[in-house]
Amino acid sequence: MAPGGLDNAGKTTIVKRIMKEDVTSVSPTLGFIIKTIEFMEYKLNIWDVGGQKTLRSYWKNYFEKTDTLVWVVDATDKLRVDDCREELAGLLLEERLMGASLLVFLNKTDVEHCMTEEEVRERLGLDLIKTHKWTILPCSAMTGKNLHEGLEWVVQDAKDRLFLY
Ligand SMILES: Nc1nc2c(ncn2[C@@H]2O[C@H](COP(=O)(O)OP(=O)(O)OP(=O)(O)O)[C@@H](O)[C@H]2O)c(=O)[nH]1
Ligand SMILES: [Mg+2]
Repeated sequence: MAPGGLDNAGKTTIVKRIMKEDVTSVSPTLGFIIKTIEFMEYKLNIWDVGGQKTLRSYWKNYFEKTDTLVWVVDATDKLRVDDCREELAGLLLEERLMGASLLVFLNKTDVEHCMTEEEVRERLGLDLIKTHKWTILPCSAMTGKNLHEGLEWVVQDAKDRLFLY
């Protein structure tokens, strides 16, 4: 799994919450970090990459063995949704992500007045994506909401793949 998403979206916090680590002290990721977790008899390798603009060109180096792209969207960042849409669209053109599935985590939904799932789905143009299997889940790295469900989707998707090939 490789998480992508703009800087400050909450990628590292999500990974830390999944790993049951302390989430009160995160700082911007400057390179990348790999973590492995065991989940439902599966070993998931999670790459956490920095989302700052200068780092985005390196993302494609991490897709060699990516089954699922986890795209983290900041539900409170209304001003950068278009930027977010463009980055995601660019990634989906990457040859190495052709067979990958896409999980969009709409993060920070614990914050009041944040964007709704429908709004983001529409503004990111998710319904137009025909090249990748995708889903969107509103979540919160602060409360842990839906993180487990997201991993379940990833594992189920991996199982479906094994069945197909
Ligand atoms: N309210 C709220 N804040 C969050 C949530 N997830 C992350 N944050 C905060 O958002 C800020 C950025 O989180 P990071 O996890 O560092 O974001 P990132 O996507 O890893 O950022 P880069 O490493 O720069 O790409 C931190 O101050 C987090 O505490 C969430 O679900 N709810
Ligand atoms: Mg980070």
